[in-house]
Amino acid sequence: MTKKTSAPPTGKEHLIQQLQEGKLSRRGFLTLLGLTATAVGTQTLFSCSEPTSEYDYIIVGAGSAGCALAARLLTRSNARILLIEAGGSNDREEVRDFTQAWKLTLPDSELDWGYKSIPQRELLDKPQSYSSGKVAGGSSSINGMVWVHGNAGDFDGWAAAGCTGWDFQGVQPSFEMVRAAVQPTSALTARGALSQAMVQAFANLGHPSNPDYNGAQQLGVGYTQLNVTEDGRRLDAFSSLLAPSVGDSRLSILLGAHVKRIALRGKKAEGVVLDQDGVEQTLKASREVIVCAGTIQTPQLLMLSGIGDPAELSPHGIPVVAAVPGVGRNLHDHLISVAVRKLRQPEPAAHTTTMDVSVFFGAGPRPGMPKFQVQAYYMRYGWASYPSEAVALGLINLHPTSRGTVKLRSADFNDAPLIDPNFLGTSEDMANQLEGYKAIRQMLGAPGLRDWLEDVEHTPGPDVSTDEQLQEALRKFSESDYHSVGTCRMGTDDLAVVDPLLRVRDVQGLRLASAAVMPTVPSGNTNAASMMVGDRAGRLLLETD
Ligand SMILES: Cc1cc2nc3c(=O)[nH]c(=O)nc-3n(C[C@H](O)[C@H](O)[C@H](O)COP(=O)(O)OP(=O)(O)OC[C@H]3O[C@@H](n4cnc5c(N)ncnc54)[C@H](O)[C@@H]3O)c2cc1C
Repeated sequence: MTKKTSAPPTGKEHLIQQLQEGKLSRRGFLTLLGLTATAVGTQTLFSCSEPTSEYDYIIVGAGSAGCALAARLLTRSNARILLIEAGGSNDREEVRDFTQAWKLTLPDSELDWGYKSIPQRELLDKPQSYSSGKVAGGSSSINGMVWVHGNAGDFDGWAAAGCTGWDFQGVQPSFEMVRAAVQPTSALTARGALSQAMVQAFANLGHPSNPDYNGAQQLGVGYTQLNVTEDGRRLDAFSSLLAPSVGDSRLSILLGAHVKRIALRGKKAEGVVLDQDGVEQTLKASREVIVCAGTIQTPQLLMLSGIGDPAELSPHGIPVVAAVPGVGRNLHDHLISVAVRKLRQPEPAAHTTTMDVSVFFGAGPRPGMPKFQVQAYYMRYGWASYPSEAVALGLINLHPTSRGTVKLRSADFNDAPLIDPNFLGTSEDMANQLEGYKAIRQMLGAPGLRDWLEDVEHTPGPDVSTDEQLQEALRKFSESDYHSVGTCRMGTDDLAVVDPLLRVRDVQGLRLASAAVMPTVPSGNTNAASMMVGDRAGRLLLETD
């Protein structure tokens, strides 16, 4: 153990601080330390939470996938599981109350890693916010709670590209499991008069009415499903999947612990090296280490451990353990482009920023697959340069062809990596974004919304009409929709990082499970699919348990 100086309050200290400030209940405190209520007694608690033993499985990252993986393992395995999370408790009102979700990605939020991309050439050289949850539940604890599975064709496409077992039929049991846990509902979004007017107005424009875009058909217009209870409480991955396992002696949960690198003996993963409260420790896993650290940190952690493209590792003085050139490549994301009209009268609804209405339209790459998604919502509060008391429509080109990278900035685990999503990097992506953007401007002007919305468009504005002007508007009013995937993609070719069993190439005892392994981004928001990946990873591990 190496004691460092001036460490910020993380881990236990952070939890104690939260407990003392009343931000965390005593039960939440116990829960997050993985202890049973019978272990009450401050000293006991602290010594019990010391990670001194060896585990069978170590899971890095208690996010969407990590929680689903742990929950799946607990259904059938007697193995001792350690779940390690860099962030703290999710037992906080701003996480639980869905109307407060917009606060969670504010610049100073301690629940967000607060990443930024490098300046994006096609977006007026602006860096993009790259929010990512740093808290139990991961990004599912700070996200917009829109629940979309994606399209059967997405997963059939993965299987056709060599990811055997990941076809739609193969992933269905995992989707069913996570859906049962979060019980997505459109009860809240269908409640408002404005939502009802939008659904009707878009249906009148020719979009077929679709009560369940996660059902047999994805195309059409309907109320957005949210992973929120009917009284407005967030059901993130940690709360929905792991809360029932609190006190289970097979599961230990370590918060505030940042994994610095995988502990490797030759090409075999033996555990992890972590930093908690400025103390470095090595924890052993007798069976496997599974990295569930998300799209940005998974490749960073692999590279810091000597697994990656030698050309990326050498400049940072990192010895190459396994040459896996695909690590950090294939970053892609959904870009969302926004058009806004102000409301004539404020809407007296109780909700805030969560999407009310979803429209899937256009012809995607396979039959029945949409090309575009529209997220339509009432904005009570302004956001960036957009006004309050307005309706915003966000256009997503669901199948971008641009690909970017995650690279190391330095060999220091505390340094954020260099994130380059390369938005609008292909002319095809710009052409598609333009086509979809024209469509949402028409939707904003739908006759059925005239009583609700001002005649004059606020964003991009009535003076924007030519394709050239629209392209300029797109550069200005587009941003990441936080659906990044693919930086350690699954496959069988030379640039694949994991095989279809999620095993890292050329390394033993190491698997990955998060949005990072997705070969392509699904047709929609990515939380449900990330949880599906975690559950499926658990099933694959149980087959060899
Ligand atoms: C602001 C925002 C809004 C979004 N809105 C929606 C939405 O409305 N609907 C939707 O479906 N999707 C949405 N998404 C996307 C969705 O939430 C993510 O795709 C999904 O949660 C990713 O899951 P994951 O398991 O890959 O990663 P995460 O859930 O991010 O989990 C990774 C976890 O690993 C931890 N970690 C990382 N590195 C380390 C380390 N070295 N040591 C220890 N722990 C580590 C992180 O702290 C985190 O808890 C949104 C995302 C964001 C950020």
